[in-house]
Amino acid sequence: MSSENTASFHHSIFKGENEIPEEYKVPVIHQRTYLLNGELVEWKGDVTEIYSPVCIPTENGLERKLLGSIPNIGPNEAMEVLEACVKAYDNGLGEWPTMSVEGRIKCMQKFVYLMIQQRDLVIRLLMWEIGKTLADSTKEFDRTVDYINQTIDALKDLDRESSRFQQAEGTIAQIRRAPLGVVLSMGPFNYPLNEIFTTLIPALIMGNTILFKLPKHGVLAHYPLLNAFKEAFPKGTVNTLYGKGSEIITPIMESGKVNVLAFIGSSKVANGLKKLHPKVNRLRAILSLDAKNAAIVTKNANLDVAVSECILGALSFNGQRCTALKLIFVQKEVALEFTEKLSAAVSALKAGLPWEKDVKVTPLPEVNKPAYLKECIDDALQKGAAVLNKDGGYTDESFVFPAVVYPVNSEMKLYHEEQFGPVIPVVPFEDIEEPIEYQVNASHGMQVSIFSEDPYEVARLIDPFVNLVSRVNINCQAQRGPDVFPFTGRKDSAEGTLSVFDALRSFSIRSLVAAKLTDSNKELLNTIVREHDSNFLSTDYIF
Ligand SMILES: O=C[C@H](O)COP(=O)(O)O
Repeated sequence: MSSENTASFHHSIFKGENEIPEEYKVPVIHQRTYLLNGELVEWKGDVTEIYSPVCIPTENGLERKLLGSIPNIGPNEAMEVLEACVKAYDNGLGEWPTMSVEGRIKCMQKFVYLMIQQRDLVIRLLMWEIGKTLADSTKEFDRTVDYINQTIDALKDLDRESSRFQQAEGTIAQIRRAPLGVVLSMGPFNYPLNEIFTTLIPALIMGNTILFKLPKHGVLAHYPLLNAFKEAFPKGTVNTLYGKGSEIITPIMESGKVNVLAFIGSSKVANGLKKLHPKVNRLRAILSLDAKNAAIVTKNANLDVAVSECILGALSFNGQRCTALKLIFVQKEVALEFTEKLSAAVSALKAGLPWEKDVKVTPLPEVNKPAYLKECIDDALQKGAAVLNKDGGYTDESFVFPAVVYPVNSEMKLYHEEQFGPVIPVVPFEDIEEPIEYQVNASHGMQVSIFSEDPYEVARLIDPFVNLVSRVNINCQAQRGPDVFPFTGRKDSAEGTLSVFDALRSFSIRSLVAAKLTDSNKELLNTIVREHDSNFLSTDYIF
């Protein structure tokens, strides 16, 4: 961090509202509507104020800037929202679950068209609400649009595949994909648009109806899209919830009317939600949860590659990613050289406001996060570690400059807890069995990154880790993308699998149409396939 902002990040960086370029300003949004049964219903009750992680220096110290407010709906209204979803699904007989694949795709295309009209405002709101840089906010929006378009193409393929007849033991069957019912979709603040849409969009396009609980940070970024949901889909298909999770989600889960829980967040919350359902065996859960992904830098690594990838992996969006690298093991022979290079590179990162050029370090939306990270760093310092980089761990109201902490060991919080923030704990190791042991004992198992130029060493490490996590990265950071690749995890890290293709399967059930293999049945089924409402069939799929 440059010397000018060591005294106080916000006091020196934030020069005043008048200094903010016009194109990055946002209006204050006092949202007073929620989407219920195809209508934007007026809310006159309690509201929750939404603040930015970007603080304004005032006479009383730093204050988070007020961005607007949202409805704080109560349990009764939440149950109305649930009932709208249940009614629109209508035991699978509603307009949406019975609509043709082609019809559902047309609605989704209309949604994408309307969504793109809001691109600029959504990107600006992401920067202000969650402190994501301009480059990353833009990427999040565009990646989400790409994801929806890829989902549409994948559904066409799936529809062709499900229309194909299979024969076995004198029986012919068409294995269709059918919806599951009411999906409760809840996601995190770090990708309020992208992560939520990676469950909501496939769930929706498969014919389910959606109950959509907006995250606390990133909620206003969805405001410009409410109308697109209203205009693009039949009434009751998508309904929104705003308010305190404990008050509104508890009765919804206890009603037993949610068929699928699509949740991205902590495993503790996910387990609590599942337990509320009276018939948990009837609940499908698609979950993406805890992860403390390790990097392993061996003595055979290219250290420059390892440093740049570890910085990307550990500090993109200030380390607030489930896929972030949250613990780095380095072999003792190269530990000094690696930590020196890492500290120098981290110290050179530019801190600033999200829209500023080349900025990589920005304020954090979670109010308690700076204090929590300080506590983790202090715990490590008391137990013998040091912060290696200049300004590492510097904190103000909503800002923490990244800290490289070394040497970390298993006695320290930073070894076990998912810090979800800009702190890089580095653990020296002698024997390669040590990082393997870490992963064996961990309660999670999402990703690992191995850094080594020795193919025999890499091959020896791939085998155990493939069985311990769900993705092994070689000489690169951990990440979810490309979105066509499966995204899942072991132990407390996930349940079910997401990806453009997998998500369509996760939010549907295979439902057979079967008949005896006779000439008359062949004729009958050929006619049905020809008359099938999908436009994506080709005659290859007919006998
Ligand atoms: O927070 C978890 C996200 O799915 C991470 O996605 P990403 O690896 O593309 O940043």
